[in-house]
Amino acid sequence: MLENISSTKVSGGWHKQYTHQASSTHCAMRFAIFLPPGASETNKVPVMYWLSGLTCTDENFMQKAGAFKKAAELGIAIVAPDTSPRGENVPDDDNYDFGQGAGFYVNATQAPYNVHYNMYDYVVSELPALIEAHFPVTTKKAIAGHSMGGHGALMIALKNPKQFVSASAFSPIVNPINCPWGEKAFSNYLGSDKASWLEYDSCELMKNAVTDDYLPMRIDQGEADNFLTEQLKTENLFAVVNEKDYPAEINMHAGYDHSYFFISSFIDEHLMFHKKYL
Ligand SMILES: CC(=O)Oc1ccc2c(C)cc(=O)oc2c1
Repeated sequence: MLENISSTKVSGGWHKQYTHQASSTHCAMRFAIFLPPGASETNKVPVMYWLSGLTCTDENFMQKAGAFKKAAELGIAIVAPDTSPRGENVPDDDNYDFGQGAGFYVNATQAPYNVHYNMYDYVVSELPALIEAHFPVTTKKAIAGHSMGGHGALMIALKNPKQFVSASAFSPIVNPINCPWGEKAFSNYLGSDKASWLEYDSCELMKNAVTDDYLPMRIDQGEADNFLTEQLKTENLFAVVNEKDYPAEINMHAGYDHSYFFISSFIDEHLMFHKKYL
């Protein structure tokens, strides 16, 4: 059962927030949807799913990215889920890079996280089914995200290449099995057997991708991003893209950092990129 908690007109369309009881995460989940002008049961529109980064909710992208004007013009709906399960009964951590706000878009296998931290199933299956049942959207889907959400977007597209037409990311964590944020999250959510981490690592997934499953990707990365060297490791994905001749465009930008100032500078290009395939 969907509960509407806000409806705001913007760029001729509507920004709305909802909560619902999710079966994959066993808790109430909140998401936001932007419906462009003219979206209706007789004029269904495609969707770009947006996955946010550490500490974010459904609100950061919608309030800071400046995406509505272009999405309205192109006739694209945007769906932004929360970044983790939340609630008093949901295990948490004192640090910003783990627990609530840091679900890493995996299905946890380790107690106590395995009850609620099933963001992979939520984003891949439960949320799209809900969106397609309740809103005037087609089944055509693109996926995009930032940082931890960029990892989520690329990883989910690589694992589900027939479900998404295209994928894009700002400042993604491309090789979580080889960086401190990923190692902390994966060891707690997935356990100490590193073989189980491989299925959620974009570099590893791309290494094993077959050409029939290639899908168009765009990645934008700021060169003044403080997290680039230690956490994001864009060069590791660049090497796999070259080795596999994968259709991923990687754009490096002088002077830009990890913030939503960077995202808002290039979000129109990402929407236009996805529009070609939607
Ligand atoms: C709203 C905002 O600035 O979001 C934000 C800030 C920092 C980070 C970091 C450091 C990592 C990440 O995955 O997401 C993220 C999002």
